[in-house]
Amino acid sequence: MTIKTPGTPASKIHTTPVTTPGGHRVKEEKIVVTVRLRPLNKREQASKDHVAWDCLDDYTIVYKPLPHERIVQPTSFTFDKVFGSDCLTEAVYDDGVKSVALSALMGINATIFAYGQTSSGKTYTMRGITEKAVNDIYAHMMNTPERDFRIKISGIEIYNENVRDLLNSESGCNLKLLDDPEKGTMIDKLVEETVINDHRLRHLIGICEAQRQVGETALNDTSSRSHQIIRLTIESSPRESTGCVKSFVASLNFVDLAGSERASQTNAGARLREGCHINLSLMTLTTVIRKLSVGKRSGHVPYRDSKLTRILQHSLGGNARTAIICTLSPASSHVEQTRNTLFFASRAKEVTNNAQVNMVVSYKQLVKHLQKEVARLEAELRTPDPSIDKDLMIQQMEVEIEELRRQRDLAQSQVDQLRKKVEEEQQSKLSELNCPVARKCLSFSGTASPKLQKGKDSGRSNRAMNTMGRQLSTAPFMLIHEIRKLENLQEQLGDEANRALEILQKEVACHRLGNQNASETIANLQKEIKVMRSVKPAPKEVEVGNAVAANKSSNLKEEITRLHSQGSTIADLEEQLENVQKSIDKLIMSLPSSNCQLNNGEATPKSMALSKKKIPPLASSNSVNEQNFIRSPCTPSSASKHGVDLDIENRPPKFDDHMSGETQPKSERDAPKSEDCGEVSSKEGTPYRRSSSINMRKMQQMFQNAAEENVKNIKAYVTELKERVAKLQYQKQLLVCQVLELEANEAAGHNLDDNEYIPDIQESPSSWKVTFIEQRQQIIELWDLCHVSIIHRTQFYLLFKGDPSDQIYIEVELRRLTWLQQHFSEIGNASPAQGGNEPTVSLSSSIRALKREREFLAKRLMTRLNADEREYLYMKWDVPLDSKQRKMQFINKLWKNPYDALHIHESAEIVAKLVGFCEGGNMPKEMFELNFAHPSDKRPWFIAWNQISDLLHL
Ligand SMILES: Nc1ncnc2c1ncn2[C@@H]1O[C@H](COP(=O)(O)OP(=O)(O)OP(=O)(O)O)[C@@H](O)[C@H]1O
Repeated sequence: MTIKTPGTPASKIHTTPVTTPGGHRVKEEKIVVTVRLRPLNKREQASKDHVAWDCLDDYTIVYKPLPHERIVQPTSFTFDKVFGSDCLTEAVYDDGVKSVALSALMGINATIFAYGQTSSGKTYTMRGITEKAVNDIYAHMMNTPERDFRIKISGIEIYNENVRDLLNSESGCNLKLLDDPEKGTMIDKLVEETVINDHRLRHLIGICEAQRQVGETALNDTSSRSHQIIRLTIESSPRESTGCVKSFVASLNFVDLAGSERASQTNAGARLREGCHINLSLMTLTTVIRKLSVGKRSGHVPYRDSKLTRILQHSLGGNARTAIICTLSPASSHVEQTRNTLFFASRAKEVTNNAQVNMVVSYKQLVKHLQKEVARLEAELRTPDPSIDKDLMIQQMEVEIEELRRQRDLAQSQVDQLRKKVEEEQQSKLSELNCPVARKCLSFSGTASPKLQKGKDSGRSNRAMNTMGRQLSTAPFMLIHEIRKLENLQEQLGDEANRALEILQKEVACHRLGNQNASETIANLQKEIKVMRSVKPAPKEVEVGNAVAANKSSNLKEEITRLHSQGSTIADLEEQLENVQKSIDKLIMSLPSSNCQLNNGEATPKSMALSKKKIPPLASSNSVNEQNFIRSPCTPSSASKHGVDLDIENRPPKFDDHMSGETQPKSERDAPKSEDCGEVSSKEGTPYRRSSSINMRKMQQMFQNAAEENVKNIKAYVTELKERVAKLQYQKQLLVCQVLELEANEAAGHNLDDNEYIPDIQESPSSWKVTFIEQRQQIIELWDLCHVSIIHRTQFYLLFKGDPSDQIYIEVELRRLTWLQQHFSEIGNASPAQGGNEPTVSLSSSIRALKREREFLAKRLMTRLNADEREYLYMKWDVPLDSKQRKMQFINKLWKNPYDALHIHESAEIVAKLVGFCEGGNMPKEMFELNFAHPSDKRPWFIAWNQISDLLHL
């Protein structure tokens, strides 16, 4: 990250890394400010004006006073770049704003402003800049065939504080501004047209310019009397084959402001009125810039005082890279205006933005990806393999069918028994409590839960069933396949972690760099890893698609029961990795700094013994994977070992106490002779000797550095493993959703065994919207009833806003909550039995978790909001400013009234800000599953999910 200091030459701007695709990082960066001086125009020449400003060098502009003129004002100004009157727009683009404009291609919002008095050349400059940026954008798209780009354009004009759509003159001339928690300020009914090529884009930009309000002023015959914003939204995603689900989305604004002249310089009448409005919004812009230039904590920033600053809020101190081109008239008659522009520019230099890569790795995309995978597998299943003997296959299938029949009959009789039992229980409970009995919705019986059964005829349930049917017509074998994939991943993680640990142990054991504690730590680590590896291996034959198809529904129960019998393996794995990481931290602490075993450069007996083993320094393994994170300072050849095949990788290390130099790989035998390691004798059977204490010291230092480095690398590696385990955990949850849906289908009597196809009844967009609003309200009410994490509520609320593809998530959330509510009413308010093996979730445990979460959020109030913001919120939410525990009082008011939409919306916005979903007011759609890690690491929602899946016997 580079923070540019005021006046950083623009040449340096290019060296700033534009973005880091693959990482969601916030970059602090000052606004890039450049200045452009135009030549004297005809009017100025005619009135014999003289040039009052001179460009001293590429970064400095100076005032040229008249002879005998007394100057009290500053005469010299420095900027990122200064362009003289002979500079072409091309240079202004290339050296001034290009890097900012092209950030949008990498998912970083970008804005380019032109600011200056009337007739100073704003429109002239912005036209050229926009044209060149469009050229570069399309060139980039052509040169990046591995990504799919989508460009949308909208044109906005702010004229007399009214917002108008330049691409849709019918939408009226005073569009409303709306606050969207995700995207910031939105313009109601603004047309956003997707462009198919650069010609179309240029055409639409032309329309915007033609639509703009232009009038004649005293200084400019065709003066732009409004602010114009041309906004390109650029989305890009990897093409199909990469299997990656990350997309970027960013907006690029080209802003041509109205002139910053004084009212007296414009004509009277309409022009004067325009001037007042223009000045009002530019004054707010100046105030915002002034406030931001003294630091973001300088109190309230009046973005909302004008439509211009409201619309461009992100570009001013928020999530965007911003460049301002200040255009100047060189004429002496405009010295005062020019100086004002330069003061504005100097202020703007001090404003810091926090641009970040807006990466979309969404739940939806992931699901789509999985669905595609399923479709592919399905297709594979349908295409018979000609190499398999058909008769043999038929025979096998007949045997399997017979077996399936047997299992079905057995299952049927169990189901009947179970149903009978449940009905009896229901009867007795009903008579006892006189209240509806909630059944766990994931028993494997054939009956629907009472609530579901009751609502079966209603429109909502039908829709839910249809949706589920659509999603799950292939569910059983798909689930088995997914379970297998999870298990394999889990096993792989265990293996890799184990290998990492082995190396770590060797490092310490071989070089005696660890002390007693370190070896104990290592021993513990290994124990933990062994536990991690004790995952029951998946029967390999299930990988074969046909067999899966044949066994599908009967085996699913077994699979799920087995998955359950592994219990919380993934959660365990995660916890184990947590322990491993803690141990490694401990180990790093225990790494010797001065207590190296080879004291004072003298070889101790231990070190001599070590040398006798002829183990090449720190090259403790010949594993390909291990070499990715283990570096040896003395074996330069290690890098070339990456080509070693996997066979070799899995072999145990060959060195032992009696290993002769002959049996060692040549590169390793030679390694100690390398210059860096000092001269060491390699006579066979003779311990290595130090030839000079200086060399030995050097070597010790090197060993120690490398060992530390290696341990740190392993730590990083374990961190990565943890991330992968988190993803695995997510996939398990996804599976839980799918099982829930499958259950619902079974309960509703959909016979998936017969591959019954449920017609794809697509709701019309408007009816889906109505359903969405209804269902979301139900969800909000259920959240409240079940005391669900407000962080989860916020995230869900902000992510799923009624897009047709949100349907499945809404259904699943509703179903999950319905179950939770039933479960709570079933177990009542009683605390779950402690000490038993059954993990349970109760109303009281949820309330406790929510309380903890509110306490956590109250603490966040101090770090996420400044004093002014807190005060503002306390006042707004009726929390006395001098009351005790006002933070907690305030937090306790959030998400309290499920029936008040505004309250819900504002609560979500505040929680989002506190947990950092919306830096700078913009919440990029991120991977939902990666976000539900609770910031305080308590993860109530996550835990609730685990508990639910455990309760459901998954
Ligand atoms: N760098 C330049 N080189 C040559 N001519 C220029 C330059 N900049 C501006 N001009 C000319 O000056 C005139 C005024 O420029 P322009 O309309 O871009 O000013 P403006 O700042 O947008 O004014 P307004 O705020 O009134 O819209 C135009 O005729 C334009 O061609």
